[in-house]
Amino acid sequence: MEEEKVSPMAAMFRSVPQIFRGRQCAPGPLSARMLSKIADEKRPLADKVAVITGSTKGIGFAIAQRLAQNGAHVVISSRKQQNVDRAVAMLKEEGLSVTGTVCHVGKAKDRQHLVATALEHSGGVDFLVCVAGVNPLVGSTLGASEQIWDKILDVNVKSPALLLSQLLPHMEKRGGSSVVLVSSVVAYLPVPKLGVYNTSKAALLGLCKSLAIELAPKGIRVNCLVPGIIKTDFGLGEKAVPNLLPDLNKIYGLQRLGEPEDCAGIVSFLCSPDAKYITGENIVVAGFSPKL
Ligand SMILES: NC(=O)C1=CN([C@@H]2O[C@H](COP(=O)(O)OP(=O)(O)OC[C@H]3O[C@@H](n4cnc5c(N)ncnc54)[C@H](OP(=O)(O)O)[C@@H]3O)[C@@H](O)[C@H]2O)C=CC1
Ligand SMILES: O=C1Nc2ccccc2C1=O
Repeated sequence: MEEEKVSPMAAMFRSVPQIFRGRQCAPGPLSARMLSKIADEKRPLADKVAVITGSTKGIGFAIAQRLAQNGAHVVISSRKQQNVDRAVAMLKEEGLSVTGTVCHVGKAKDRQHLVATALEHSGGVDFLVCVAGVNPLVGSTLGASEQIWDKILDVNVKSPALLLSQLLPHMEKRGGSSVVLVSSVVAYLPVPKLGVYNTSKAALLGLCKSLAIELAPKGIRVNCLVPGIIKTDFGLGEKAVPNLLPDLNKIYGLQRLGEPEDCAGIVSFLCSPDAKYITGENIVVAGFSPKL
């Protein structure tokens, strides 16, 4: 039998999955422009750069992984070099584009270093996702020392604003920039003995709204992820809410705890062009709704 002769363009067309072929108006090979449009749709964050704090494990790592899978170059960070090295290696093993650096978000020098690293390696920044958060106290709100108040508010509330103020001139230049803060359902349903943490997470809802109106004229969107109980070291740790609360998800919700990956898609969406008319929103990912 004679061997079928196939032009390079036809071969390329055959390699495009059926689902995409249906998009053509008329039969025939896909143009290079159409192929690149399809690639863009599959990788909506292509050519973008994302800086993500607290991203070497848990929710932050899942977000970094998803943003990178969707085409972004990600700059991951956390306090410990060994955690940064491990997370960078895991993402590189997947063939993803990643840089890592140490950044304790409560330290001004570390924040400066994170900004410098991102600019040096990536030439600019499009997205900032502020995941790092701490809760060093289970106990009375009014019994909390000033040191505890300072630590929780510094890391959870002040650091996203201070980091963003340093990145702002660079994000402004890019167009289509997006910021995502990370609060908690405890902002809506305060948990006993976590008063200072509850307060810090409620403050983030307000920070999101204030930054959204301040930055809207510059074309920068600001939204906030509000997770429920997510299976991470922090979420299931001894200072976590499941130990302190009846399981709200069992009573009201989808009958399971969340996985870090449950938080990733919404952040990728909020950074993507599909969300270009969404700003100032606090979006709950909890398997139930804590709001009226
Ligand atoms: N898990 C849950 O159920 C919920 C979590 N949240 C919020 O989600 C966020 C992430 O939590 P989760 O993924 O569960 O936590 P994990 O403990 O799984 O991960 C925390 C990450 O943050 C880093 N980190 C901790 N402190 C700092 C800091 N000061 N500066 C920079 N990086 C830091 C850690 O690395 P390293 O140790 O190297 O610094 C690690 O990479 C927090 O803001 C938390 O409040 C909100 C609601 C529910
Ligand atoms: O750290 C947290 N652990 C949690 C568990 C359940 C709901 C919220 C949270 C937190 O914010």
